Amino acid sequence: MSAKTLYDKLWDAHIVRQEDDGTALIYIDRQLLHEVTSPQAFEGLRLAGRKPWRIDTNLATCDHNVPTTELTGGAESIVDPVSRIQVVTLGMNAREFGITEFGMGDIRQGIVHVVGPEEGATLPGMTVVCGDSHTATHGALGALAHGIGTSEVEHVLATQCLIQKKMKNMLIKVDGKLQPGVTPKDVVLAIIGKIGTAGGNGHAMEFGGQVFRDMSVEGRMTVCNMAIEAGARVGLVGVDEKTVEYVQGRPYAPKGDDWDAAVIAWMDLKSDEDAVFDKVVEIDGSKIEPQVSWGTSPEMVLDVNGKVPNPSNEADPVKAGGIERALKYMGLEADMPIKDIPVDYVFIGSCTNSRIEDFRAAAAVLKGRKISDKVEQALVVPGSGLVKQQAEQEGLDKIFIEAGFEWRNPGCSMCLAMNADKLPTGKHCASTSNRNFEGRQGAGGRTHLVSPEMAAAAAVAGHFVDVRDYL
Ligand SMILES: CC(C)[C@H](C(=O)O)[C@@H](O)C(=O)O
Ligand code: SF4
Repeated sequence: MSAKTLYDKLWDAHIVRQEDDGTALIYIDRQLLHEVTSPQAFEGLRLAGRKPWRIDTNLATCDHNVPTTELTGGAESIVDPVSRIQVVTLGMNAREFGITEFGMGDIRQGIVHVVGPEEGATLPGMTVVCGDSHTATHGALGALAHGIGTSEVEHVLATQCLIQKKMKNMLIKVDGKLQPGVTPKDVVLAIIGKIGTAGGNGHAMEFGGQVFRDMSVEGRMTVCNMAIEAGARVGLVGVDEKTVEYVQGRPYAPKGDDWDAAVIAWMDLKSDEDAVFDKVVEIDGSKIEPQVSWGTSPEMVLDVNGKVPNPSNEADPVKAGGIERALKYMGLEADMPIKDIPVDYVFIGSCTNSRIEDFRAAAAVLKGRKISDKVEQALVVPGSGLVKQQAEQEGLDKIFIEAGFEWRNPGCSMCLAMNADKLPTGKHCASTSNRNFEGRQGAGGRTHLVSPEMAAAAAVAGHFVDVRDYL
């Protein structure tokens, strides 16, 4: 038997049928649903008179359109009509088709990519899909997980299968030991800075090496979450004891004898020693510095102690033009130190960085400190009601509030401007989210992607700083 990568193993285990041209039908174990990409899928089922093939493999939660401030009247009282219709419709569809939904007010409600692993709904070895590009997150558990389009959401609902072509195998190997203050977010930003947003195109991207072995499962989620920003639809980390420990006891995880059998099967979910990858990128983890994105693409990222690029130093005219445009949109001068960029807004949240470890890390920086007068608004938005509850039990909410942050309810919030939380035109935001495209957090808003620790330190200083000076 020839050596296999983790991706090969997951793929082979789910093939229902494969055509000679490589087109394959693969079986889907879990579909996660949210309000933005599911309405037409349910409508399609309804029009065709179909029912979901295996109802209990689906799990729904609302996240993109939910308000993050207290709302007593539930979904029906959401002010924005589009958001209201989306959230209300998800609830109606879930009820009609018998699918479990964590609606507003349910403690389990939250960002779909936080909720799936938290509930044990995402398990090692599964195929996981969702009408959302950041489904790559779930690969942190050794699951084959990727985003799909709305017509595919309908297809999976109806048939439990998906038509796919196999991707190539890519390995990102980061060895060494991270410096204190350097986080999983910095690792993934540094990877994207190196390979670019097209670096992983057409590949399933496995993260291997000492850095990921040492990393917590939540940290691995942060990394896999941004595989899509590196061009790969799939991010993966092999299963180890940490994965098993993370999953154990979660509501949807197997129990009793099933658990024991599952653990034995899961321990094989790693790439074989001699597995061959189509592409390998090696990075020295000990050299990674805290990162800040300066431009309008996640690959426009630099060490915090760096200087904003100068288009005149770029030989390639296309790249120089790109830098120039980004500088203009971001309101930055060429060659200015990253640390001189002002911070007007701070957003700690999103499916990249809204888990309990993220909040503990940010709170550790903020404890006993206050945010700068220059910061107009600072938000902390938990990834789920359960994260919120846990953080409150640990007293983290008080640390944030005392520092001057607003402590919100779970949702996608200011990660993207699909709800009431928006970044105003021209304002710079230190954001723990994953995308810094033009207008992403609000029309004309200027996003800088950072780790939770770096966001917290920037909030205190009123401009970007090296978090290592704040530890
Ligand atoms: C709205 C949704 C389809 C979208 C995605 O696919 O990722 C969103 O979650 C995002 O982060 O841009
Ligand atoms: S938090 Fe942001 S990136 Fe994640 S699913 Fe929501 S909108 Fe997409």
